[in-house]
Amino acid sequence: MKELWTSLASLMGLLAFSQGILHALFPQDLRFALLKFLSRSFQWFSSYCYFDITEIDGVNTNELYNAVQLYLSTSASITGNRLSLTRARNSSAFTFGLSNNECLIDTFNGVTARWEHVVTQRQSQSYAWRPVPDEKRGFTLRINKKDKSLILDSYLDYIMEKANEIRRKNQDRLLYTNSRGGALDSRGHPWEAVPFKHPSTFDTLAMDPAKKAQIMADLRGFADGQSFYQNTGRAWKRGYLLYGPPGTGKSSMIAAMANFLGYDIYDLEPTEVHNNSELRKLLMKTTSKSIIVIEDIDCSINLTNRTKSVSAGRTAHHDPLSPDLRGGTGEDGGNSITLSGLLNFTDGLWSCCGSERIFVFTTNHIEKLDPALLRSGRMDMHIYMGFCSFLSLKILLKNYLRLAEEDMEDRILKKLEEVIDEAQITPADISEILIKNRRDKGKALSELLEELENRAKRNHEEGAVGEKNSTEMEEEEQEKRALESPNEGSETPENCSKEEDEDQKEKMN
Ligand SMILES: Nc1ncnc2c1ncn2[C@@H]1O[C@H](COP(=O)(O)OP(=O)(O)OP(=O)(O)O)[C@@H](O)[C@H]1O
Ligand SMILES: [Mg+2]
Repeated sequence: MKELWTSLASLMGLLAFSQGILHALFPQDLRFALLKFLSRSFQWFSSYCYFDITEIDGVNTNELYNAVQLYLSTSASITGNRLSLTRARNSSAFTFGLSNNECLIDTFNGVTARWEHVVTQRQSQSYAWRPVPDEKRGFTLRINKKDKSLILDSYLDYIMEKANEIRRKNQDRLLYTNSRGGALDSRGHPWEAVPFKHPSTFDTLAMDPAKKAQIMADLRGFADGQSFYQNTGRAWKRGYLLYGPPGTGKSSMIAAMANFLGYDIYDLEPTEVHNNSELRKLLMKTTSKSIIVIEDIDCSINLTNRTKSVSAGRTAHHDPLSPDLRGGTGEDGGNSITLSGLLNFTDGLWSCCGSERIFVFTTNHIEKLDPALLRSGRMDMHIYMGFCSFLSLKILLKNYLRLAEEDMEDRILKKLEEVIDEAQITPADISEILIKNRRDKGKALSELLEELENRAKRNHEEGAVGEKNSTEMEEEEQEKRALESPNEGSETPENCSKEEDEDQKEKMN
């Protein structure tokens, strides 16, 4: 034992001595080259190979880094020695992770992989063009050289798949906003994220069950359609336009879509975006499997005419052949986004820099939107969210009062059915009445019936004007658009969606 200590001590001494000689004899550059040479020679003879997976790859976030972190968070809880433990604000789960510069061993198909979390302090950069994180983080994967092909062929794919699974199982999706107005955080992200906890699902959404089933099938078809999109050469993205009066469930539908697919939501606030290139950068920083939302698109930006530039709160006229409108950079004095910028955002080459993305726009006034924005390929499915129908009412009664159809008197049901269409009431207004009286079902029903009858009477007295506001309004808007733009707008929204759907279903079968 004593001999072992003696030889160890002499080895350390020798190392220190040679380092001292290196310092004394060679200038710094030569020393560096020599060390590099030694490490290369060591690698040459070593039976291992190493892969560095850095957190930030150039300017982009490295998705693999996040996936590895999540993947290791499940195995780390069992085998790691020192773990970091985090719980994001409002998150429902703890996340384990590897502490700085700690290692752990994972096995895959009998092959051993050693992971090290490498964190180094970044040297201060006085002339950085954007804030950079103080630390440089990454994982180093060490594997046997002979296992290289197995690891590269399947292990990394397995990790990506596992990470997605974990993400879905945790049910912790994120809601991103660009509320910082283009400013980047220390990791170069323009988006700010909070855990997304909206409880709306397709079960709680009050709408015609057939329409609901059609939308769910469309979403499922999209999420499972990787090979379809690949075979047809289409970008793997889909656009939905939700339109209808306030309080009819457009935002609730977006939440239900996200919960159904397990996607994150990027809620884009156009008034915080200063120009087209900023819009493009925001798009580049979104991840796959996400829903990109622009709410109230007609209010936040002016989209009445393609020959107008779109700016936050103001509109400037342009030469129809200006670079903006030909799909150029679209900068407008550096402080506005143009319609062509928005069209490029949804449909241009940049929109394909990720995959499996859904665009959802909402509006209360579809007639104000430019037909170019509405065409299939951009907004593939147009979904009208209207006043509450009898079928929707039954869903709300079940959700809020736990009242099934068979629990209610036929007489009341019949009365409700008679007045609901003419009352032209939104699901939001009905929800209010039901929430207020949720402890007294009888009172809730009588108050609801009274409100419906009053509204129906009022609308009846006002005559045709009232009626025009519901389904007829939808048809009228479609006809108007068809006349305005015979080429692009000739397909009615319903036709658009149906044709697309049939087309898609046919191809998928
Ligand atoms: N179809 C619906 N099914 C279930 N709940 C609904 C529905 N529509 C509205 N609600 C209820 O009304 C509230 C407001 O709905 P929501 O915000 O989804 O409406 P909206 O169409 O997005 O309105 P706006 O056009 O003003 O943005 C929701 O919190 C939800 O509880
Ligand atoms: Mg809304």
